[in-house]
Amino acid sequence: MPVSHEPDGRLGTFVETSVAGERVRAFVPPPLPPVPPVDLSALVTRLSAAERALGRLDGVSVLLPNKELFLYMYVRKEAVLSSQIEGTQSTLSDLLRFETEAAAGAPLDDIREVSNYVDAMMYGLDRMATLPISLRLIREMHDRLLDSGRGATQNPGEFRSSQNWIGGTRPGNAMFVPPPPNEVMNCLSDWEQFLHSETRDIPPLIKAGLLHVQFETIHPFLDGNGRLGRLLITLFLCAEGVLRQPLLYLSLYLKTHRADYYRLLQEVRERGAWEAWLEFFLDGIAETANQAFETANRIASLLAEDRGRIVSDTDRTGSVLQVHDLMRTRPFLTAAAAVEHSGLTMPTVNAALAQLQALGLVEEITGRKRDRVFAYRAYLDILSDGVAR
Ligand SMILES: Nc1ncnc2c1ncn2[C@@H]1O[C@H](COP(=O)(O)OP(=O)(O)OP(=O)(O)O)[C@@H](O)[C@H]1O
Repeated sequence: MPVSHEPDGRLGTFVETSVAGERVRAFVPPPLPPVPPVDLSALVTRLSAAERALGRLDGVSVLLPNKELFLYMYVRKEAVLSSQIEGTQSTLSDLLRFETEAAAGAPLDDIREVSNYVDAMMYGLDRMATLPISLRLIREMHDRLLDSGRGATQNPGEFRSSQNWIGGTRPGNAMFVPPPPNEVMNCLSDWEQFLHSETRDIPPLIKAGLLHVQFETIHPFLDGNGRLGRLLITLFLCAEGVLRQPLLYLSLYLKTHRADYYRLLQEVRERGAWEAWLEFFLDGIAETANQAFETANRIASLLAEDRGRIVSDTDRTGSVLQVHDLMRTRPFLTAAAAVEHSGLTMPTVNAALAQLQALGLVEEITGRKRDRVFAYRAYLDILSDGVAR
């Protein structure tokens, strides 16, 4: 029988269960919203800072000359950062080179994992047009996330039917034991009900923070709970209309402050410290949105400046601009790919790449005579800010 942990209802209950031959106490969280409700008064200043930063970011995203481009790069950056939280080695450059089929150096499984994250995110964003965020959508996204690479054997797309644990070398010394399998669906139904409930008194940013901590506590999958949970934050903010474009790299903040991230999740369970978690979460949103705003501006200026130089300093400007445009979504480019995607001939592409090289805008990175790969370095540098290159 579940034992009540604390009388105030902000804390969950423990259930004795056995896993891998050991007795453990699995934790069942209280349904959301916590009772009594979170004290929002202490969060007002942080909440408005986060809202302001998001508003600014959303404003710039609307003004960006090429929103698709920014979205394309955003999703990739977030994918790399989120995957790096647990030590996946691949970098943004590895992913981009992998996608342009330009011989990547990192372990293939790692790149696949990041590439799956991109697929899951794009799938979720598209699917949201017809299917609201729901347990079904979450399973579909999970299926893509664990399609191959780390976790591919861990039941992609299926909620778990066995006990898992977090931290420690075995269940007996785990840092945290999530709900037993027979409680998972109950917890998830509560979670989904809260997700869809009209909660006018709970601002969407607070709701996103509550949903995230609760999702991680339920830990409904055998693997990929962190990545999927982080994906859902952005998706939820888009669904709520807080963001028009999913341009928030929250994983950078969570990666930089990983120890605090885990500790605060844990303290919600152990002490009902919901407010401390929400403070951390809101600070992360503000900081990340401010950074994304700066990045958007830096990218817009760089692209405009480089276009200006191409227009004033090159012959056959039209084809050089075309190749430059291509490099906005393919900062690693081969001549063959440029031909394929621009419709220009090979001699024209080679001439354009030579002019871009002469201007110092791109550099050839293989040193080879054939199958050369060109990198748009200044652009990659801005994109890679905060991500291992
Ligand atoms: N003490 C903790 N209590 C609750 N949740 C935690 C705790 N420590 C970590 N987590 C959450 O669990 C996630 C890890 O779970 P899991 O291994 O299933 O996810 P993953 O996506 O495969 O890995 P990762 O998030 O580390 O990349 C962390 O990212 C974090 O969100």
